[in-house]
Amino acid sequence: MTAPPATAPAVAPALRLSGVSRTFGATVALDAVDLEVSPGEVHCVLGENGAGKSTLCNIVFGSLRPSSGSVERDGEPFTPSNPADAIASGVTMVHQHFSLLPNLTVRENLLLGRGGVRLDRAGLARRLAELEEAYGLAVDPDATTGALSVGARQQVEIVKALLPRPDLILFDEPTGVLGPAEIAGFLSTVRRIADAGTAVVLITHKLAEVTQVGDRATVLRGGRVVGGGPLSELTSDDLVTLMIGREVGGLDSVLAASLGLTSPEPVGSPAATTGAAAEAPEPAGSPVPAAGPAVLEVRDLVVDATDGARTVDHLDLAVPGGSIVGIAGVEGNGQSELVSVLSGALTASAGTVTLDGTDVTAAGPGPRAALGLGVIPEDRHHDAIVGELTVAQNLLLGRLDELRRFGMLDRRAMRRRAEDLVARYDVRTAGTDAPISSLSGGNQQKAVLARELSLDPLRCVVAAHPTRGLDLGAVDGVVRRLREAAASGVAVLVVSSELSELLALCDVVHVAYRGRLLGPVPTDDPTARDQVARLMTGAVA
Ligand SMILES: Nc1ncnc2c1ncn2[C@@H]1O[C@H](COP(=O)(O)OP(=O)(O)OP(=O)(O)O)[C@@H](O)[C@H]1O
Repeated sequence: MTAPPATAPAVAPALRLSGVSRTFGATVALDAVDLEVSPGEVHCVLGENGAGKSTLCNIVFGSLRPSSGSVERDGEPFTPSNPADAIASGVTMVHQHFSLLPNLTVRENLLLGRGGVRLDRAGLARRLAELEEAYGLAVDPDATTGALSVGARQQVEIVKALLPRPDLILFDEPTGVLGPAEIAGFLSTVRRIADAGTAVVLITHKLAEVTQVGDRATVLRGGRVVGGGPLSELTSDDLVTLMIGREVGGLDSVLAASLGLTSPEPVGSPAATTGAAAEAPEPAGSPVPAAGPAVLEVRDLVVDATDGARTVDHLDLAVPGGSIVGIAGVEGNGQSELVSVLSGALTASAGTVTLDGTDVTAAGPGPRAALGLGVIPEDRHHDAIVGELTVAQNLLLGRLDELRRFGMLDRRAMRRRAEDLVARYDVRTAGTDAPISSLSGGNQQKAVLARELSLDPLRCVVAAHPTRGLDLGAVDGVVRRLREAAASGVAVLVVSSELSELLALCDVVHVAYRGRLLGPVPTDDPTARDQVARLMTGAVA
């Protein structure tokens, strides 16, 4: 599983797919796909939500079998019957969703390794030191995995995929959960992995990542290859046109930002997350935007983690009806905990949360939804859908009482309501009775958005990273709906690590810094980007 010698004659592709198709019932997920990836190449696979990207990776990783066609590795037929088989043959994968067990330590998770890896504690320590040296990937083996930030967990996933020294590694939307600084680090890791001779397949919706790190690209639409080639010969516009099937002129600024096509994000000071040196500064100015009365109000909120660390530190926030308020900041500055408290999933140590003047601090998610609070959590896969239930059940989760007649569930009304949401939010599914787990990752997210934004009444939306993992059309839909909600008087709070997106979407942007909110910065100020960037370092001049 090492790089071929430089003198080797024509090298067989590390991966070759010839005419690979895969159907699920009537759904054609992949349709006669041809694809080649060479050793040392970063091959980006692009396409809309549901285009077949994950299915392709799952076939190569042995989780799925092709319905027809063939897969070769190094010129030999490759038919892994399961992931352990694939790992033993030098193929590993970093999934769209975390595969680590949260209650175990990082070491336990890494030693669990499926197939291929057989390491004892000392061997693991040596290998971790090697990976840190080679790729700058540092993980704390004693940390409890569930207590790690999303970015740190992703780092462990990557380390886990590198442990068996693969010669082909598949990344299925690995940057969806990462902040800008972590994405930059990830891309340089990917380049180093490829430069060491490993073939890399990288799935991403972000064109900036493709142009930055990719050597070649293949674009899928509706399961078919619609184009691609060396990235030296393709522009971002070419790729967008291939992805959506028509030319697009003058992209909306939020769309451009979500594709990573605007100027680079300023990266906050690492000290902001490590809790080093200086005292946390006082929040600058009033945290209340000068708009209508607050629909959502947070006062003097404190959250202490179980290990005693103060993650939210006397935070105040007001979101007026009719406005879109953003929270930017380096991950780990309390924004995730704030969203969890607002959703009712996490109990605050002190402080109050009110919705239209009603104190909901002690209320669970159900009563909050009844008062009109829609929440799109950060980890939608774990916190917002129930994989065993159908699309309809997930779309109507918590609302089944409204659909009872004489105590019985009105199944016809349920189906009608679900079908209406599927159509309005463009959720691509074989039907509302299909298990939600059969939907592509992006379409599962669209279902969560559909449920939360269709609350009646809807008074406030709290959206954490609402465009993550979504394709161009879906981002457009989300942005439109958040704007429509605000225009109809709803208070919208958006937490995101995509500063360009926040600046384009929000009226004002706060910066989360050491458990507090700095700002707000009005986004119509021409220096807004610089002001936010400065606040991200904790400077409040
Ligand atoms: N286990 C399954 N059962 C039924 N249909 C499935 C299953 N897995 C995938 N599909 C369908 O196959 C198609 C391709 O899905 P896939 O997950 O490969 O898309 P994707 O390009 O990775 O999308 P995304 O960007 O949203 O992650 C979709 O229509 C999806 O609903």
